[in-house]
Amino acid sequence: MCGVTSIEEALQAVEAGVDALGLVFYPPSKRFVSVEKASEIAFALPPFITLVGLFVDADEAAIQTVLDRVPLDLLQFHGNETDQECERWRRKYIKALRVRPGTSIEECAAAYPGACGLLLDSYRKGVPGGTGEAFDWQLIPDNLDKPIILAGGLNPENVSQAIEQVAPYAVDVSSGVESGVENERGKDPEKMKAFVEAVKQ
Ligand SMILES: O=C(O)c1ccccc1N[C@@H]1O[C@H](COP(=O)(O)O)[C@@H](O)[C@H]1O
Repeated sequence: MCGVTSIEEALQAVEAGVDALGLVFYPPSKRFVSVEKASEIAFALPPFITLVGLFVDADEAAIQTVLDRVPLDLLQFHGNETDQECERWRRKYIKALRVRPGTSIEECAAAYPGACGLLLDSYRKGVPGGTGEAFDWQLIPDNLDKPIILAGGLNPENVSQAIEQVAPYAVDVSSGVESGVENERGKDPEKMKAFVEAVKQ
């Protein structure tokens, strides 16, 4: 579950049964967390919850500051970073590939030999992610040699069908477990529970 912005949301997600939590270090996102807030959230978590840090074409100094202060288990690169740029941190990383008709997922995947998994998300021009939009899952080839994390527009209603159709290693959600309007939008405990239940079923 990606984009928690407070200890309260993080613990509600843990209570719902997530395996991993994502912190967004992309300043334009409404889910952006400061290094201080991220550190507070990280140290409030119980053991065995994988903590993921999401970056979008971040500069090296910004990534280094986060790594110095926040105990991340996994890095998620969601921009145009190269494999070399993702690998330089000597941490396990997953690479987001944004899919649209005509995308060769195999070719994009081949450019990231160092990734421990590939996160497949929807493409929307000018927006790197967190769009709440699904893509055509039929575009996903069944011969990819890395674990696939399916993302993009998942919610408690469609995630069962997504799992049945794609059989991914994991699913990732942000918008689909939120409620509220504009500035007051945030993670909804009931939607988080419904999502995890649907996944487990
Ligand atoms: O969540 C964000 O704000 C975000 C910002 C920039 C890049 C990625 C972001 N989130 C990731 O986007 C996908 C899909 O999210 P959604 O469920 O469709 O809202 C997911 O991997 C998030 O981790």
